[in-house]
Amino acid sequence: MNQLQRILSARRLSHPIISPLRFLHRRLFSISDADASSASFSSSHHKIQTPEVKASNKSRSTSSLKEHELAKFSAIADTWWHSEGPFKPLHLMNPTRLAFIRSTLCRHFSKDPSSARPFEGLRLIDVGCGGGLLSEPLARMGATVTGIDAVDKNVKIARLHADMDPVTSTIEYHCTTAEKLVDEGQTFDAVLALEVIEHVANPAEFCKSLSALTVPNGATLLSTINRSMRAYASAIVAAEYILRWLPKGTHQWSSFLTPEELTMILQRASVDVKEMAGFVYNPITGRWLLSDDISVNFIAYGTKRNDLGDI
Ligand SMILES: C[S@@+](CC[C@H](N)C(=O)[O-])C[C@H]1O[C@@H](n2cnc3c(N)ncnc32)[C@H](O)[C@@H]1O
Ligand SMILES: [Mg+2]
Repeated sequence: MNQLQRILSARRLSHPIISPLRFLHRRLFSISDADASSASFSSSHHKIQTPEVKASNKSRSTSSLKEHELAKFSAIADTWWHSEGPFKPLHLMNPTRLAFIRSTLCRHFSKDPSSARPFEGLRLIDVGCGGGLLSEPLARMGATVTGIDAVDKNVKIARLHADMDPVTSTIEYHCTTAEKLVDEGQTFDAVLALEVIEHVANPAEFCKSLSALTVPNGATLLSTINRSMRAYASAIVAAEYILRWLPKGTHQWSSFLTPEELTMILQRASVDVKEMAGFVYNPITGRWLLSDDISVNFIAYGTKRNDLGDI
């Protein structure tokens, strides 16, 4: 077991605040650990179904898959493009996260951020693309986009939606995993995995796959939720139980990573984090803003080291 694995497993087993929080959470909402899994991931509108997961053969390439996490997304796959549905937070967050992606990728690849299609000539992959909320604007900004997701239903919805516009119909969607594409030897100028790492089986292995998909000196971007008390209060208690933005059980607090942990696992995967920003919700305007506050939602941009560079 390496140092990082020791730190991460120690955190999971004995973090000083997780046990009392779990206890309080269970008492307040009368749920069990099993309830937090796919078995209870349903609302009055959404029935759980076994997801059709193509990439589910038993090989090295299944390492990032958590079946009960995929079942959650499969259950609500037909709502990806409902701007008032369970993916409303992602719809609202999209302009904010795209602003960060535009500015970091333009700087990284020396592109003009004021151009209408600044990503012309770049090959990007959107890992865990869902219904394509991010893939589509990336294609509109001129990128050659591949979107992959482990849930077949998501990919089908993404395909149908993208085909409604000739610009986005160029997106290649596949039901597969990052690990499988690594096995196939595929690489991209930039690799993006937004709001995915908190749903995978092994974040460190997942980051290694993202890194392997990134060309040397390419860019890697990830967004997720911080394992902070504020995130517990806002991203879980408020978003799932009070405001009901997300179905109950969408997120497990213990699966969140702190910015320091994400930086460390990326660094170990040959990706140096160069910049981070927070996404902060303004309840008065109903908008998300880019911020230095990374205590809840945050995004990280890193560059893939060219480890062979010195040879
Ligand atoms: C919260 S959604 C984010 C969707 C999209 N990235 C966005 O931000 O709009 C997480 C997505 O990751 C997918 N997913 C979860 N684990 C995955 C894995 N190991 N490999 C590929 N996709 C995965 C889910 O099916 C789901 O569509
Ligand atoms: Mg999430």
